[in-house]
Amino acid sequence: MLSVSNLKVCYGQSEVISDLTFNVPKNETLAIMGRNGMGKTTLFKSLIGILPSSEGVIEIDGVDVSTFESYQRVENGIAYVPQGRMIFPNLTVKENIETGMEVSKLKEIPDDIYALFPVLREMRHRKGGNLSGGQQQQLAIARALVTNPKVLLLDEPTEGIQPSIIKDIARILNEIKQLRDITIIVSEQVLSFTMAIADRIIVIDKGEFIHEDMRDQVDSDQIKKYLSV
Ligand SMILES: Nc1ncnc2c1ncn2[C@@H]1O[C@H](COP(=O)(O)OP(=O)(O)OP(=O)(O)O)[C@@H](O)[C@H]1O
Repeated sequence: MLSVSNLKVCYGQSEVISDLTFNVPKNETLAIMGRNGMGKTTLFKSLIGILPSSEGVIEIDGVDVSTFESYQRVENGIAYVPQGRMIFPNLTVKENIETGMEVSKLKEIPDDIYALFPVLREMRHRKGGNLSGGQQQQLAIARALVTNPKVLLLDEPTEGIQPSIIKDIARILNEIKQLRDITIIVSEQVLSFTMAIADRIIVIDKGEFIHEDMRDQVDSDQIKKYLSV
């Protein structure tokens, strides 16, 4: 579903991702884990097209989107839940979700969105900025989902969120996977969360993938070591 070959991403002269190649099939949840500054956000921003890549090919469902603007990539089926959520604090919950709907041409927020996130229905007339961190995270996921993505990217969705709500986010992501034909890619530092959702875990270090495990064979001690060095 998502295929990335020889991706290179730089900030000026500084090369953060040098030559990354990976595939994520349909219906897989992939977790990309790494410490701060290892390139997770840079990778996600380049996939969604906020950051230009210097080299490489990004394909969504066989379509080469490497030269596309972000909105065209979204139209082609990739959606992004950014780190820090970045919801619109002065828009209501409903209006926040509606900002994602232009792409999918939906007229009304579908019931399945409110079924996944009942709290968003309750709070639909509240300003996004008045929601808790966990509720804002749900809102950011809902806003991404109404674009009907084939590939959903979530950058550190547990950051700043309390443990009980982290469990809710894991449950919701697993439900989304059950309900839709979707590929989910999440960047994370919390292993217990990725163990609850991921089929495959990859460790990124200085822009390179240095370790990979299927969930059934995860070497948690090794991964914890990579995350704590
Ligand atoms: N705008 C920028 N200009 C220059 N260098 C940057 C910029 N943004 C990030 N970097 C550098 O790129 C590298 C990767 O950063 P990135 O934010 O992608 O890491 P990360 O794994 O997402 O970490 P975090 O969890 O802290 O967001 C770091 O060395 C960082 O200093």
